[in-house]
Formats: sequence, C-alpha cells, structure tokens
Amino acid sequence: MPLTAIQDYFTGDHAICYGCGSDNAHGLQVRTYWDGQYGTFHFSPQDYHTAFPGVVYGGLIASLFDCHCIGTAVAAAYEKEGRPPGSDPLIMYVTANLNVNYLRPTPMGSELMLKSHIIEQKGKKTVVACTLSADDTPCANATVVGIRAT
Ligand SMILES: CCCCCCCCCC(=O)SCCNC(=O)CCNC(=O)[C@H](O)C(C)(C)COP(=O)(O)OP(=O)(O)OC[C@H]1O[C@@H](n2cnc3c(N)ncnc32)[C@H](O)[C@@H]1OP(=O)(O)O
Repeated sequence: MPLTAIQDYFTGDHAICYGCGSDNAHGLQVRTYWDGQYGTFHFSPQDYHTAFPGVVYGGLIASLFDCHCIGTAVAAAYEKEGRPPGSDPLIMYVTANLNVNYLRPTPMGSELMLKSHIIEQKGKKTVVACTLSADDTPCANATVVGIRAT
C-alpha cells in the first residue's frame, strides 16, 4: 500500500472538498490508498455520526463511498497514464452517479474499512465498486460513476 493517499497530492482549490479535502477543517478527511488493484480507506465514526442508537448514519456512509470512489478513479487514471499521482496536467473526476446498498446496520464503535476497485475505465467515464465492512462483515456496498472533469 502506498504511504501517501491520492488526496494528499492535491492542494489549493482542489483540497477544499467536504468529503476529502485536506484544507477543509470541518470535512470527513477521506483518504484513498491505491495499490494498483484496490483502494483502501479506514474510518472511525464519532458519536455525532449516528442515526439510531448504535447505528451509523447512512448519509455519512454515502459520503465516504463518494469521495473514496472518486479518489480511486483519480488514482487509477494517473496509473493508466503512467504518471505520478498529482502531476500536471491535473486529473480530476466528479460524481455523476452514486448508488448505495445498505445491507445491514453499520455498528457504531467499530473501525470501518472501505475497499474499492475499478469496474470500467472508458473514455472520460470510470465506474468504481466499493464495499464497506465493520469487523470483517460487509454492511454496505456502492457503485460510483465518475466523469473526468480535467
Ligand atoms: C483526489 C480527488 C480530490 C478531489 C475529489 C473531489 C470529489 C468530489 C466528488 C463530488 O462531490 S463532485 C460534485 C457532485 N457532482 C456534480 O456536481 C456533477 C454534476 N454533473 C455534471 O457536471 C455532468 O452531468 C457530468 C459531468 C457528470 C456529465 O456530463 P457530461 O456532459 O460530461 O456527460 P455526457 O453526456 O458526455 O456522458 C459521458 C458519459 O457519462 C455517462 N453519464 C453522464 N451522466 C451520468 C449519470 N448521471 N449517471 C450515469 N452515467 C452518466 C454517460 O452515459 C456517458 O457514458 P458513455 O461514455 O458510456 O456513453
């Protein structure tokens, strides 16, 4: 696994995203570690991330999927072009579609693990699939369609 997350190569206006921008002090700080096959991210929900007693809020889960999968699309695009992550010209994707399946309640108090992989890279479109697990049990999965913006 790389030591640097793809998001940490981005600065300025590209580091303000609520989900993953390093310059957004109120954000979720999603970090995607891409190893060429999988993107990995660990997240520990705080008490205020709850929906019901003991259950993580689903909208938070959607946000984690969103930024982790777009980060995966960006990292995979740099790799496909044979360029170092973050190098110019900058590669950026936006979310066109985010589809989440909530398989079972995601428990509070456990570290969540998101594992993503590329389903399709074609033209300006990349499709990413991702599973979110708690204590090695899948709790939700998602498919994200990212469209290359730059
Ligand atoms: C390291 C990363 C650092 C920073 C990461 C920041 C992550 C932030 C993630 C976000 O939250 S981005 C903000 C939320 N997203 C938006 O605001 C996007 C708003 N929508 C748009 O700007 C346009 O609709 C969009 C660029 C997504 C698509 O418009 P296009 O005119 O480029 O699409 P086009 O019609 O050319 O279609 C291109 C392909 O995308 C597909 N497509 C377009 N919209 C789609 C859609 N909604 N769902 C599924 N597929 C879609 C379309 O079918 C087609 O597929 P094929 O190439 O296979 O034919």
